[in-house]
This record gives sequence, C-alpha cells and structure tokens, in this order.
Amino acid sequence: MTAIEVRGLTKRYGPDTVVDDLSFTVEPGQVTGFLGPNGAGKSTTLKMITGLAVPTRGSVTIGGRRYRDLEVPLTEVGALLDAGAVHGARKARDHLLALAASNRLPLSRVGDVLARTGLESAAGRRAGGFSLGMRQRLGIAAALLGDPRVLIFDEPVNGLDPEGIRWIRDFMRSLARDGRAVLVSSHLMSEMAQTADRLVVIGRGKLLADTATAELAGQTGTVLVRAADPDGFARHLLAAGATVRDGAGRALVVSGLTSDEIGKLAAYHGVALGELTPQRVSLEDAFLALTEDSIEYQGVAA
Ligand SMILES: Nc1ncnc2c1ncn2[C@@H]1O[C@H](COP(=O)(O)OP(=O)(O)OP(=O)(O)O)[C@@H](O)[C@H]1O
Repeated sequence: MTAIEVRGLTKRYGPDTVVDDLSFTVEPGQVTGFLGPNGAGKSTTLKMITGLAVPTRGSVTIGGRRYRDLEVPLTEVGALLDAGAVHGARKARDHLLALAASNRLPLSRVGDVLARTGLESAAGRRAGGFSLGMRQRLGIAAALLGDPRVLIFDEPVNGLDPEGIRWIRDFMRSLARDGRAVLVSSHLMSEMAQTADRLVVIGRGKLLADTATAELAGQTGTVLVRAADPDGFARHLLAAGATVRDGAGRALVVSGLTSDEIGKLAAYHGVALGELTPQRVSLEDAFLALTEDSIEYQGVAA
C-alpha cells in the first residue's frame, strides 16, 4: 500500500501561502528526497504530515489514514524533526524507556533500537553530553521504537561531520531495503544525490519536480557531436527536430535528441562522427535551474 499520500496540501500563515496545493506520493522501499531552498515550505509540509500543523486545505494520509486517526502513531510513522528535542539530563536508555512506556510499546524494543543505531555503549550516558551525531542517532532510535513502516527525517545531516553524514546516508538506505518508506528533507542536492531514489522538489511552497533521481540529471542533458561537415549534419539534426548550438572547435551542442537517436541519424545519412558524447548535467545544476526563480535572497555576482 502507498505509504504517504499528499493531496492538494496548502498552508497559509496570515497572508502568506507557505505550502501551495502540493501533491506527491511517497512509496515503500524507497528513499524519497524532499528538496527545496531555505524557506521553501519543507518543514511546514513535514509538520502537516506528522500531525503537528493543521492544513488550511488538502489532505495527507499515512497508509490510507489521516495522522489523527492512527491509534498508536509511533507504530505507523516515526519522525526526526528536531534532534535537539531530547531532555539533556536524561540517560539515552531512560529517554527511550520513557517514550516506550508512554506509548505502550514493549520495553524490549529499547534494546533493539539502541543496537540498530550503534548506541549500546552510550546508552547509560546523559544525552546532554552527546555530540550532534549521537543526538541524531538517539532521535533516530526514538523514531524506530514502534517499528514503523514510514519514517520522516527533517534535514538529518545538518551540521554533521563526514562520518556522521555517511552513517545517516547508509542508514536511510538500509531502512528502505527493509521495505519502509523513507522521506528525507534537505536544501542541498549534493546530500540527496547519493541517497534518494526519487526527488520531490519544491520552491515557494509549490511542486517543481517529482522524478526519479537518475531522470533529473538526464532531463536537461545535451549531446556533443563532431562531424567532418558540421553544417551539413546540423541541417539533418534540425530537420529531425533537434536544437543545435555551436560548441568549441566546430563541435555541435545538440538537445532534443538522445545520443542513440543522433548516432542512428548519422548512420542513415552516411555521416561519419568523430565524437558523440552525452553531456551529463550535474544534479546540482539541475536543482539550481529548477529552483532559481524561487530563491528568496539571491546573491549578486560581482
Ligand atoms: N508558525 C509560522 N508562522 C508564520 N510563518 C511561518 C511559520 N512556520 C513557517 N513559516 C514561514 O513559512 C515559510 C516556510 O518555512 P519552512 O520552515 O516550512 O521552510 P523550509 O523549506 O523548511 O526551510 P528551511 O530549509 O530554511 O528549514 C517561511 O517563510 C517561514 O518563515
């Protein structure tokens, strides 16, 4: 069953529409990256999914039901929205035991989640003395207590060192391999490129893209072509519907056709090609191109 369904979700604060008619689906067995520049409305959306904010319009369901209709929410959806939310004086194990008891979950789950997050040896220490990376692990352990099929993380790698970032990435992938649905927000494409199977990109509260990660990089790609008679081949390309620009050294920069289609066109016309290279647009570039109109404060190049 579909894990999270967001339909027409809208949130207004006074005159500002911060989430604007957003619809997307988060499937099980995948990491879905939720991307957008600062202030795009990611946290507000995640709060509406987890019942912490009330939509002005639209709906969100988890496994077909609204959050407020879930009997024991922790067993359906786990969320890490703010790693600082742990009581600093409490020992890590006690924090989890209290959470398990107040949600009527088996206390044996505490040992399971401590092991899964690599916190066993730190379980007797006070969370106040934890590094950011360990606090993130504790937050993730809490999110996993009810063994939910759906997990939501808001900017989980913010401020972490490279080792912490790698641990979180691997952990998200392992949760998806379990068959869980994992929704992770970030304002950096570079973080999501290696982790997410799908990307939902928003800007100023609106949906900009909902696509497989691999497709986004391919979408805006061009192909570099070298032919002995570039002008002659350019005419064939234009006739086939391509857009052609001049590149360096008499190369042709072609868009609108794949390298495979260009190769076949050359063979059909008996044209020998010296080069046929797909130009991969980086995901970072694709993300910037998508969001450039929705960045609140843009720097001005000198
Ligand atoms: N409780 C609130 N009252 C009024 N405005 C709010 C409230 N919460 C968020 N906003 C506004 O809504 C907009 C979206 O904020 P949100 O935190 O959802 O964005 P975000 O994409 O998570 O950004 P960031 O990456 O900076 O965390 C911002 O302009 C913010 O100022």
